[in-house]
Amino acid sequence: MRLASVILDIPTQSLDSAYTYVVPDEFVDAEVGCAVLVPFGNRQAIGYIVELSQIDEGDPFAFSALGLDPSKLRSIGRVLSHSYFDELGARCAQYLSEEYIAPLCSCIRLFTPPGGVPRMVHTGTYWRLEEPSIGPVDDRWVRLGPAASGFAPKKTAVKQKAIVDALAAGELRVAELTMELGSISSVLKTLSDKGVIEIESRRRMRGLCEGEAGAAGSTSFVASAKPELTSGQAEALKVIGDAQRRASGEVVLVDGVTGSGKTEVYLQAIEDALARDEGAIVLVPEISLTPQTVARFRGRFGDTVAVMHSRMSQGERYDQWDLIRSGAARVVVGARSALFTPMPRLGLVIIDEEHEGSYKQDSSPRYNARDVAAWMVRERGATLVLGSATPSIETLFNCDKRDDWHRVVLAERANGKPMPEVTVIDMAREFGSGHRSMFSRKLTKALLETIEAGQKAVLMLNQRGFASFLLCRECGFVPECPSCSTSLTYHEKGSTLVCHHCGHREAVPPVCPECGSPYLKKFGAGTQRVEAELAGVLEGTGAHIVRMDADTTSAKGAHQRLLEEFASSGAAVLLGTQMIAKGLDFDDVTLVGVINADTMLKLPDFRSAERTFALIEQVAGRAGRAELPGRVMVQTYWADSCAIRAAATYDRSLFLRDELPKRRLLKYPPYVRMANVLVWGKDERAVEEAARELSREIERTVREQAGDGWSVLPANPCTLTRLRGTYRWHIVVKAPAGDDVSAVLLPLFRKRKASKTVNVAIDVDPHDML
Ligand SMILES: Nc1ncnc2c1ncn2[C@@H]1O[C@H](COP(=O)(O)OP(=O)(O)OP(=O)(O)O)[C@@H](O)[C@H]1O
Ligand SMILES: [Zn+2]
Ligand SMILES: [Zn+2]
Repeated sequence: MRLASVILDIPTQSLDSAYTYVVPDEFVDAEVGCAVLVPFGNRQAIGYIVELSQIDEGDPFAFSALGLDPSKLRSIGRVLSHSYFDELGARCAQYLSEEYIAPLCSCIRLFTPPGGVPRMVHTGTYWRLEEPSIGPVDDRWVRLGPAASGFAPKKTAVKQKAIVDALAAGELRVAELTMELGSISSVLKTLSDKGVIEIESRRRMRGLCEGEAGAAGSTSFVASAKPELTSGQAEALKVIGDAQRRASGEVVLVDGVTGSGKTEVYLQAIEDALARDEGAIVLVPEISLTPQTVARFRGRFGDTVAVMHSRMSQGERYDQWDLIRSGAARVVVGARSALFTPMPRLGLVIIDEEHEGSYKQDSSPRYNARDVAAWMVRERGATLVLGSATPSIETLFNCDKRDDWHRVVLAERANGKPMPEVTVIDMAREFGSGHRSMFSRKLTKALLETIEAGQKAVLMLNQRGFASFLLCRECGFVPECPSCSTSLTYHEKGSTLVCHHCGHREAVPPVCPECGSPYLKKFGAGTQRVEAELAGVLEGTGAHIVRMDADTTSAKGAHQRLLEEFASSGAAVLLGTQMIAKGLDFDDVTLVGVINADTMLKLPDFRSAERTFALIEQVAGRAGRAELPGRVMVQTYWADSCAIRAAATYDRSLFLRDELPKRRLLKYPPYVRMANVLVWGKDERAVEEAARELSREIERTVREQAGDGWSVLPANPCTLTRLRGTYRWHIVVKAPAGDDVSAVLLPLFRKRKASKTVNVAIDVDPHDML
């Protein structure tokens, strides 16, 4: 008798283990990864098979050995789909659920086709099975048949003649003909019965943008030539090739400055994988998944490239998913979730800009694609390539400490051009000398020179709008927590400063405690205000300003359009938030300005300095990529801060020498692992009480279950205390770097009863602590 372990598609933590069902003999097509309909209690539920086993019915102990009571075993009612994932996919879902303490069914869903799965829907009185609304779509195509040559339509048969004439030039879709000629179904039938035409149904790949159409879609790509590799690139390929041959799940970091040709390394590594009949998954940050990026991959691999990102419709994503599963697409270029597509014989995973926060999902399951990819390649004997000009400290740390992580350095740009020179502008000094504009004199001068020369400038406004802090405009002082070394958040209400890590509170000082200046101001300006001031600075120059922020890029395709607008205008300034730091590759950008390098630096988050360093390096990398030399200007109130000095001199080791001892001392990653437990709800009191209670529970569990070196910080309000009408508290847990955080905390969260008023979520290895 066949038994199946089934994970139910019901999001309750108490249902977080697999249930065993009998697979009736007639269900020969039941496989791991299939959706099935099963009886559950007094209803029907959908589940996914994660394991199949045989049991010998003749053996009286067989069932009890598995802890099963044969009289209570129920059978699968129906197999609803083909297999969506293999055994390893099933294991990966299990791993995700344990590692990130997330409901199993939410992890399983990562592996199912976008929109293409059956669901149970409650009608109000009973549960009804809904088959997928998204699935493959066919187009009907018509072409001339064998009887076409001798065919002469009657004079009155106008439509018959029109159809035959139209097809003389080649086959057409029925939909196109119908658009031209109106209703033609009966005419088509007549013609096809006579053998004058032939009709065929063919799978249609739903509309991606021009140049983005998938495998079997359009073939409008330009083949790109392979350049001669730089020595760094060749070395990187060799290290990747060696890892691929060993097939033991190793990781290679391509640590290459901006413009060093990392993408070319990826392309050639993929080529090697394809030659061995292995598939490749390439993850890029959502924001850099532009038609240009896709075109670079299509240019080399043509139709075998599938694309996956969240701006595509479900139908489009379904089609791409299906192409991958069928083996027609052997390369996927996609955002985070593309990691879970069913690529047969996966040999290579590439994660570009591996330091990017967007690889961490901010809803359950809160996985980090980089860490999951490392797990996945180990299990599959594949290779993971990470690329960045500013690798995360965790990744650098792993390369340093582990034998199966390798690092290859590309120290120079592929075209041999120097990195642009970076000038740091001390805004406190500017202010002190009476210049009150948010554009320093140097930056203003450089902007005007750039425009006059008919070239382009990129200005970045560092913006994390919500968290505000106090800043002394004369000396740059920002009040910090005495015990956490993160900046204190300013609360208008009560005029207080609060540490959102430990709860430390103090009153807003009347004057700057450092220099006595009364100019202690709340910090932060929006892009619109900067745009207005910029327009004043550029008045009369005729320079075109393109603003790119969350507001101007919300519409579909807006991001792309704005970039094209910038590219096509001559002298122009692109003003934008962090989103412009990545992937821009315009030859005539000769000036990059960072208007405020600081907002990020002073966020109450231990990664602030790391992010600031990375952001300046990345944005500096946008200048002088081609013939014209570039320059970079960084405005800051903390010209002395290590992150900024190090970024300005492209000196990562200087930054790390300053940052790592702090991380070690204050117990932050990579020296410890963290978990952030979020508690939120509409009722402020209930949230606070629940958070305090939970923190006691966690403390007890940690004391009883965990080894040495764990700590649980007291429950505290989050930096974003109120979000969308809810109150938010959190509890920070720290554990020694090698410890299994989830193993200790998992049981506690699994047995927690859901509450109507207060929500609880846990974020293991959090990226954002706000
Ligand atoms: N070996 C090579 N010889 C000449 N040009 C090259 C070579 N490799 C790459 N290039 C070119 O150098 C430019 C930068 O390459 P690429 O975009 O791959 O760099 P990158 O390291 O990914 O940069 P970034 O981190 O800034 O995105 C591209 O125009 C690319 O075509
Ligand atoms: Zn001051
Ligand atoms: Zn503190």
